[in-house]
Amino acid sequence: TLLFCVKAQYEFPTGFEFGVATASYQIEGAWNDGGKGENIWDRMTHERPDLIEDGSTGDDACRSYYKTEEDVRLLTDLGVDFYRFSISWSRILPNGHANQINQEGIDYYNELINRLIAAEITPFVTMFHWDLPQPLQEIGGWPNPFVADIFVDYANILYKEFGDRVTNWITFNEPAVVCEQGYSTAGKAPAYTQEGIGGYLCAHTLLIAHGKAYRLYYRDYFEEQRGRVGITLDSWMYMPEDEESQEDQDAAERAFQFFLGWYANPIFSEEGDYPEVMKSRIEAQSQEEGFRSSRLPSFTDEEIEIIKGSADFFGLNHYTSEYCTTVTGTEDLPRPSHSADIDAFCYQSPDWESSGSSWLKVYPEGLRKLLVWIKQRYINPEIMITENGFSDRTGTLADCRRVNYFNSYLEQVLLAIHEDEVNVTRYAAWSLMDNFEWRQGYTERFGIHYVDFDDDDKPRTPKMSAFVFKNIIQTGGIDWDYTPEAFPPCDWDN
Ligand SMILES: O=S(=O)(O)CCCN1CCN(CCO[C@@H]2O[C@H](CO)[C@@H](O)[C@H](O)[C@H]2O)CC1
Repeated sequence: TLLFCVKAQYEFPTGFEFGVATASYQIEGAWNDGGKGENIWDRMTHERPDLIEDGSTGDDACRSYYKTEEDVRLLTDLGVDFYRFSISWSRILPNGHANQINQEGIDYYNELINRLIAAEITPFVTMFHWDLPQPLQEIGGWPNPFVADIFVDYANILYKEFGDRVTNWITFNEPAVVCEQGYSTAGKAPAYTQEGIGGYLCAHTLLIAHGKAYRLYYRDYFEEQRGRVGITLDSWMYMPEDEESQEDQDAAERAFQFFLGWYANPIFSEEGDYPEVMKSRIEAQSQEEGFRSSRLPSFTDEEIEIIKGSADFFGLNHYTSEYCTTVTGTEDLPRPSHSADIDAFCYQSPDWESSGSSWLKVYPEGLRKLLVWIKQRYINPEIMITENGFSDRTGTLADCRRVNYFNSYLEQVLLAIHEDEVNVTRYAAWSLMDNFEWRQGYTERFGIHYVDFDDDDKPRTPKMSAFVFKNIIQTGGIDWDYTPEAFPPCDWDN
């Protein structure tokens, strides 16, 4: 008899949880309603529309501030276990400081949280997803070390107001993007270009803020609330261009340490502190550039201890990967700069499928490799994939390419769980709906629900990927033959 060896169809373990993710500035709108203060994205999009691809703002976005009932219904229809959303600091503390609490802001998030709990959906709350109150930027923003304690005061308010129902906290979303793109390369608000300096100062404050917010929770709230506090780091998979080349392996390792290790080493490694390669390279580069001391600030022993072990889970945002090799001479890299400090040339294979985003190429194996790297490098932390998704610019409802992306990346998660024994416990798709994609405005769509931004009511319509994601949640497995009703089957062979 002809034996059909069907590839073992792995399933997600019982208890594995699925969710979707959003962020306050990207979906809420109501930028100056309900007592909310101004934040750096309001300011930048109003003052520098030239920095946004379609000149748009998040003033209205998806109007989720007015649509909690409708949005929670979308979540219920999907059958998600959790919903990851972020709180707008400026909606809670309009001037950024805890001396003025905006009760309307508290009420809005209470309504959202209460609706989620009534729908048996676990709220996963990100405290900071890039929307820093403008008054705090006016005292320097994250490069100002005093902002750490101001953040801890904000975290304290959140624990106090919502901690009886919210037991899963994420302090920061993607600190590397906040700092490197916010204060060094102008990729994000407040769009400063202090290359090789601003990013490192931002990260230093942010890591201390994170560590202190974690310690505060365990000192004043854990006894009563029994929740967990983590952080979300974004990482690409960095691979040596030539597996056999020591030079390329070193280049990929430097990329990992300067992007992911920058934050993961202080928090998740045995030794804590910045990675050795960062400290030594930035010290040497700074000397060469004539600085009196290293551009990388150093932690005190006490700060190293506050930050080490300051996360109960490893939140991971992953979208894509790169090959790395050495830079042929760093003379053409800006000095000083994070990229010159890394001294690696990383690029994406032209063979990988493109998306609606210039930086997002499809390489599903990268996710499995990255999960294994994290497991081996850090103390096998519990990993929650807090974002993973695909963009297009067409807005098609029959989004087969997004379905392909989710199926392919989730297959890699199954392999990491079942074959590499990586401790992955959750997966959130980015995003519940099309939304304001930062400097790309509304030109890039990541949603599993389509949003018609030309309609004042911003109506949501489920795409094929919403139905496919619902099916994955219900069945606990990947089914390439599943075609939701009213959609034509996807042509997987071309
Ligand atoms: O300098 S530019 O702006 O010309 C191009 C840089 C583009 N960045 C690359 C890193 N990416 C990290 C993922 O960012 C995450 O993924 C989602 C999709 O991007 C975002 O919507 C989420 O808010 C964010 O958490 C954010 C976009």
